[in-house]
Amino acid sequence: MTPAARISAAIEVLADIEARRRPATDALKDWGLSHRFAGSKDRAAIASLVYDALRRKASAAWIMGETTPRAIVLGMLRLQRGLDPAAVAALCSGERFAPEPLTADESVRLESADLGGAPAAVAGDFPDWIELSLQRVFGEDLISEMRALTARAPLDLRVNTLKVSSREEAHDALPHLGAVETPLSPLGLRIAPGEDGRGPAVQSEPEFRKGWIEIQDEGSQLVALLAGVKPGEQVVDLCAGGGGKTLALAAMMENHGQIYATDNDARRLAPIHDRLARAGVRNVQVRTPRAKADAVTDLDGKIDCVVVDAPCTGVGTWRRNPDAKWRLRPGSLDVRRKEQEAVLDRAARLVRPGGRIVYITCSILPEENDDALAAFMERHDGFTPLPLTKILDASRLGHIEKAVRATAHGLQLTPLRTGTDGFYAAILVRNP
Ligand SMILES: C[S@@+](CC[C@H](N)C(=O)[O-])C[C@H]1O[C@@H](n2cnc3c(N)ncnc32)[C@H](O)[C@@H]1O
Repeated sequence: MTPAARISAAIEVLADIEARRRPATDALKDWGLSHRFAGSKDRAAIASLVYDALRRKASAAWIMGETTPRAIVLGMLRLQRGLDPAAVAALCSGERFAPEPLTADESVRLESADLGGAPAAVAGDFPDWIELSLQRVFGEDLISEMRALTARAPLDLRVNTLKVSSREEAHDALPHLGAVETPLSPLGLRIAPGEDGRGPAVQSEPEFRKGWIEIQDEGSQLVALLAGVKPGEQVVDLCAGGGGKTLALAAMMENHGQIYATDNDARRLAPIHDRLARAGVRNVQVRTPRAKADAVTDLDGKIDCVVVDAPCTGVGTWRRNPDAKWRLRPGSLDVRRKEQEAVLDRAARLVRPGGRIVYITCSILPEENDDALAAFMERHDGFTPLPLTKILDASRLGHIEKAVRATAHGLQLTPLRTGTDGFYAAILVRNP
């Protein structure tokens, strides 16, 4: 397919997403099935155009003065891909499979690409109902922070120190990936996003299959390190899901002590078994819930560190999942907040006096972060947030202090400040 034909296809897919209010993945899959002549490179390029259009949906529509799929794609080519108006015009030749030629108004609008006077939610490309919440966290950095969340994310890897002695060893074994060391996590390697949005097939690498590396955003690596777990400790990973954090915690504990990994959704927990085996982890007991029964009641009051990687809206991962931002609704935030309350209350019963709860989300919304902890401390006496410097000292991450955003009870990582997904972490110590 020609580049122009791919743009026509992206406009078509975007129209389908809008008309049928369906996830981008479904619309892209259907498009592929009904256009079997398109090769994998074409499909990847079209997906990349669609996701870039979703990243800049509000600002692209604003500069073009219209909300049609065509306007959004044209505006995106200008704002996100940096094409000048002549380059966009060349793609829109109106020839076979190419989009119709630009109108005079479209040419003028692409020329000025003017976001002056745009509301914050347009300039920063986010749903307007979360503006006040974001304003509370970011203040005058609101638009720059949110714009950083519209960029494409790199592919980050965590080097598994249970299998390799150093990050260098893994790096040197995989020179063809072109990875560089991540600046903040001592365990991270980073592969820049590809032109067409596709990364290398890391999971096919022999080193991946041997457990030397895991795919994990640098922010996720950092919040796991912030938990500060040590060999010999008793740890519960209460929302273990597929085990991303569990694997990182086990490596920090050098396979000594015990991690109990559980989740209230047995299906989400299922892949953890293969991942633990591949990573050479020996100190994790997986507690799969039976018929919704709590699988860790015997551990109440005994645990040094309860890790709560809480269910959340995932707003901090919009770089990877731009489709999600336009589907976020107040109702889903309310549901997540109730779940957060439930997991925090459960964690409170597990932790021993003097132990700690590590609370993590991949969100930047204060309702799910500081507010959730403030409400928890209202409900439970005897928990104190650990000051930022102590959190960082305990995890030997003092070097990230200037980069992170300190919040009332914890810290916030963001694409703008730390070059990572938007993670929040805080530690509540149970008074002895
Ligand atoms: C952010 S995801 C966990 C990701 C995982 N820790 C990782 O690093 O791969 C949140 C998880 O919380 C689980 N969850 C939601 N409510 C829960 C509850 N009340 N108790 C335990 N887990 C819960 C969800 O099933 C989901 O797997």
